[in-house]
Amino acid sequence: MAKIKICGIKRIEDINAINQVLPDFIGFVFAESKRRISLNEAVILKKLLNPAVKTVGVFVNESVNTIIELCDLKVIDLVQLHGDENESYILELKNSIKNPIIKAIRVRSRQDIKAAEDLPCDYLLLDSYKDNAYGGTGKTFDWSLIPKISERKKPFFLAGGINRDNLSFALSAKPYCIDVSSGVETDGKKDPEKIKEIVNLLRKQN
Ligand SMILES: O=C(O)c1ccccc1N[C@@H]1O[C@H](COP(=O)(O)O)[C@@H](O)[C@H]1O
Repeated sequence: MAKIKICGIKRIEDINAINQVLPDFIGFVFAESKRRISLNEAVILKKLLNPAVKTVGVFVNESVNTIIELCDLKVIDLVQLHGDENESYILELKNSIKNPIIKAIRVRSRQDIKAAEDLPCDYLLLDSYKDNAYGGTGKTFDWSLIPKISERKKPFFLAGGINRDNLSFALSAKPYCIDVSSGVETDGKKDPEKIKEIVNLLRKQN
């Protein structure tokens, strides 16, 4: 059964909506973004969150020491690297923390996925490519580029423009986890009804 992550959680209202439906993961964005939150905000939100929900810290080309600090403070359970982090960066981080590492790839070709499969991370995250944006674009990519289960070396999160209307198609790619951000927003803010709807839809279709 595919898991679900709701990314870009910023406000106490968002946490209240999350606690009602308990997705598997939520994402706190610590990168440059309209969804960025500070460490202090993340600490407050984490305290209010039902502990059944794991937190993922989303970073873009962040210093390894900052990520280690957030892991030590137990603000985040998993680390999502959404920038240009290379193999030696990931290895250095892996040797310093126990938290699982997700490496995001912005997919333009099958080769982009192949080239990432042997990176020393626990999961890949397949997202759309857009010039001048690392993530949170609300844009889908060509899901026919995703390798069949028998050809995969790692479980992957599927991201990029997923919403209630394309969820069923996204699930047919058999991801480990569906990752949603823009698709559960209205006027740039997380929408509690859309969060409830997509989590419930995923559970029905799985
Ligand atoms: O959400 C952001 O603003 C963001 C900024 C920088 C890097 C990653 C970001 N979010 C990640 O983008 C994908 C797809 O989001 P969407 O559903 O297309 O809006 C998701 O993995 C978020 O974690």
